[in-house]
Amino acid sequence: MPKRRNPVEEEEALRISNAIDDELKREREIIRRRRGRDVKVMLLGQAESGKSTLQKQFQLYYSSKSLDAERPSWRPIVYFNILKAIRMILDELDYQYGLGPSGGRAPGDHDSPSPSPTASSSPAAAVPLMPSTSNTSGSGSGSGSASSARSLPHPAWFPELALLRHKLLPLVASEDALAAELSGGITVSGGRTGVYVRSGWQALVSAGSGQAWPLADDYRTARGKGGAGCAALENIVAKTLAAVVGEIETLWCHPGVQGLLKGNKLRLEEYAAFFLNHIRRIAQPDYLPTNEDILHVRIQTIGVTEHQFDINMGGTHYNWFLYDVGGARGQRHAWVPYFDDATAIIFLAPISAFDQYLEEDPRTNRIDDSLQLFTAICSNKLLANAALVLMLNKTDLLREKLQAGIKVRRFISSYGDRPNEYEEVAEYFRAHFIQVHRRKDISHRPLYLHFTSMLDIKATQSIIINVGEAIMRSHLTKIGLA
Ligand SMILES: Nc1nc2c(ncn2[C@@H]2O[C@H](COP(=O)(O)OP(=O)(O)OP(=O)(O)O)[C@@H](O)[C@H]2O)c(=O)[nH]1
Ligand SMILES: [Mg+2]
Repeated sequence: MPKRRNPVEEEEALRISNAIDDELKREREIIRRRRGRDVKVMLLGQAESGKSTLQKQFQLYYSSKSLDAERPSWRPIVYFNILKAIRMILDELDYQYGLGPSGGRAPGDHDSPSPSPTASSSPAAAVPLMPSTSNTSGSGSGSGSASSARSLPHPAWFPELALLRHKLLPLVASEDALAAELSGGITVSGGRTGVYVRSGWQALVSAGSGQAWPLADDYRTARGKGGAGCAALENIVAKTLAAVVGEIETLWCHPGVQGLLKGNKLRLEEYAAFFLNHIRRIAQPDYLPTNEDILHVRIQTIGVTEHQFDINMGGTHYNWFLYDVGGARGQRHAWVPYFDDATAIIFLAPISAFDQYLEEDPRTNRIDDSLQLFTAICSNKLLANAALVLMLNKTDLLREKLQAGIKVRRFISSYGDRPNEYEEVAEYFRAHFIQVHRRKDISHRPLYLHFTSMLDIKATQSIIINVGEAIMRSHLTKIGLA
């Protein structure tokens, strides 16, 4: 027979049991709050949509000291971007004016089947956008594009440009070596020289850069030494750049080059004009990249890179994990393992890209690809609980293209006869994305939408604050702490 407790013992047992319950509740609450402190945000979107640029803006706002520490490691990347731009100009001059060693073609003779080295591929006809918001369909044969302009070479240009080419070749010769050092031996199939980064690339690039740089006589000795090799190459490139800065300026301002640019025969990457306009500052021996330089740099992300920030909101500290992913088609499979515990998705769509096609699939219009990708994100079950932010990016470039007379309907037939003005075009693209969200969003969550120009520091920082608050509100509501 179990011994019966007297009333005093009963009371004591009840008191202990209640205390244990209270303690368990308190611990559960602490765990819930601790879990609530981790905020995981994924930056998604096609290649070159501006994901890494947004990550840098976050870093600038929430962790500017870490950006300061990284500043020297951005220098060789700036150099690499400049070398690539100059090489692209020289390649196009070879093609257009026959400056190459073989003599090339006669100036203006474009009958050869070989494509221009810098021209982007364009499809035979304009495409309608998915999903179409209207039945209006344009002819796809828009006129007035900048590409109709012609550059007529002056005879004096040939010796001038040939001499510039000759002087700049030693600088351009280091492009491949620099790309290999910066990428740490990673090569990605398809496309010419590129720089690709994984998590922690800064350490690779800056190893040894705090020491006196070893000076090498040529690139061969500088290569293959890890961070020290990179620093040696960087040193050589810096000196060569300083020696030919006048030639670079002359080349960049030359009417032969500017004419090709205006006629859309020479298509450079988006950062090129910025760096070439600032070449004298960048060629200084004590050059250190500014925030603006770092935001303009183009460096392709491979896989997924994690960035952590401590963000104080309303007196509470949150650990923000920002996942910056590679956006090219071959990279997208790597996103999925991060989906199921994502707090929020920030999706970037560059709306200036209406006249561009995917590098990995030259038949696919970039806006169309963004819409397809956004559809997949909205309808993905693993992401059903994540807050959704959409940034329609590169609005500055969109304005520039429209002002230069590039017609949207020439590339997107469903644009029809609408005015080729910024307000109308931006609204047209916004309506398409909103329609995807309305039709495909699996959890009918709110969509936080912003038009962005990611190189504008002041405007982007106020958007970051705004987006951060929206994400936190949604997060705290979901975990029951709002
Ligand atoms: N003019 C302009 N350029 C931008 C804007 N946003 C990004 N860029 C530039 O576009 C280029 C590509 O940007 P990234 O941030 O590297 O693109 P990404 O989405 O990270 O690309 P992947 O890593 O290949 O997926 C860089 O040279 C940026 O400086 C913008 O709003 N306006
Ligand atoms: Mg990137």
